Amino acid sequence: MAKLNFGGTEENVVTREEFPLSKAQEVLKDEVVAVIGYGVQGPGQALNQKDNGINVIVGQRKGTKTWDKAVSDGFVPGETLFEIEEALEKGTVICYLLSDAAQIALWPTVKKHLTPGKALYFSHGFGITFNEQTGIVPPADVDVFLVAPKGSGTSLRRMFLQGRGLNSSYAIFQDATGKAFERVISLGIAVGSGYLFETNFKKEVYSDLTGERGTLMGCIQGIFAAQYDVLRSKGHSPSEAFNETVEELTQSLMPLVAENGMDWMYANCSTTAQRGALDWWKKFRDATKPVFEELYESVATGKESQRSIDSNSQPDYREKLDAELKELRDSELWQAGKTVRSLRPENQAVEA
Ligand SMILES: NC(=O)C1=CN([C@@H]2O[C@H](COP(=O)(O)OP(=O)(O)OC[C@H]3O[C@@H](n4cnc5c(N)ncnc54)[C@H](O)[C@@H]3O)[C@@H](O)[C@H]2O)C=CC1
Ligand SMILES: CC(=O)[C@](C)(O)C(=O)O
Ligand SMILES: [Mg+2]
Ligand SMILES: [Mg+2]
Repeated sequence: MAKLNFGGTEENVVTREEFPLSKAQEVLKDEVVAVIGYGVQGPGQALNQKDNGINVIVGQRKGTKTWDKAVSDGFVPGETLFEIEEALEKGTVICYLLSDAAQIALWPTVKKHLTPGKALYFSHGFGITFNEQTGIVPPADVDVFLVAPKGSGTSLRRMFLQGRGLNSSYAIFQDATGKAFERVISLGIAVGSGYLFETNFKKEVYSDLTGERGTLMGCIQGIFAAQYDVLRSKGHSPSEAFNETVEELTQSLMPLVAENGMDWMYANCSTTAQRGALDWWKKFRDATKPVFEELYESVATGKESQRSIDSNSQPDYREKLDAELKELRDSELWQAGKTVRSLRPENQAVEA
């Protein structure tokens, strides 16, 4: 394991160089990896493992759309695709990739099949950390660990196909076999991680819930909406407001941040922009920090996990989420965005 300096703090990371795929294949050669659930992470992780030569099967409910998706992705019913319970029985590593809320309902069934020496794998610290809410308490004689890809399962698969790798965190909650470390790292490499950094279940879930509610998803939509509304209220057109709020960010500036950091992006903008951004960023930090404090508190007290469980355990949770997503999609901001996207040269029909 390499120790790397992250801005002055040393942390453990495992890279593909020190733990190559061939080593992961060797460690996992006698394992049957059962991916339970085929939503967003399920396909990404199962397909990457399959392409990496791991013995992977999928457990999914027959007669669902996702069963059909697994078939069209190349999983063969009766060979590599099974009803959930059959997959649980066959698997020596159980990748528990149902939605966090659904994991609660299926837990008694999963537990039944966790015979000594098997491994229970999560991609989130949710179920274990909030076990008073989820009831997920694994038996003592199985390994329990997580590999949490830091991004959508869709990106995990796309980046794998491009020969790249999304980074993941990993954590060991329980090492019953003495082999939890080599098992979890092998799985992390096999699912297509670019590299793995160490955490624990609690830190993974606290940071993940904060990040997705915060800058990654909740906050970013909030600040987009705020700036867009102000520009519109001052008489700017939708296309101007959208371009100046979203399009320029995703198309031009964020790729520069991704490539080489914030100062590099700033340095590639005008000195006028640099002067203004350097003057204003601290004001935005100070304005939002109390909201982030409130958010972290809401995560740490279990309020966020309880809300997620309560709402996503309703029979019509999908329809309700879809209705709220539709509201976003139908907003002027994102409707303007749709037209802006259609105008990107790469989205224009190629002229004869
Ligand atoms: N969506 C993502 O890209 C990421 C997800 N994660 C974590 O990975 C895990 C899986 O998440 P997703 O892939 O988003 O899940 P998901 O919401 O896509 O659901 C996964 C599967 O659960 C099935 N399912 C739902 N309710 C069920 C029930 N009552 N009985 C049986 N099956 C049921 C669905 O049919 C689907 O196949 C979670 O722990 C999540 O926090 C971690 C990183 C990113
Ligand atoms: C994509 C990811 O890592 C998230 C945002 O945490 C999630 O989907 O739960
Ligand atoms: Mg995440
Ligand atoms: Mg998450």
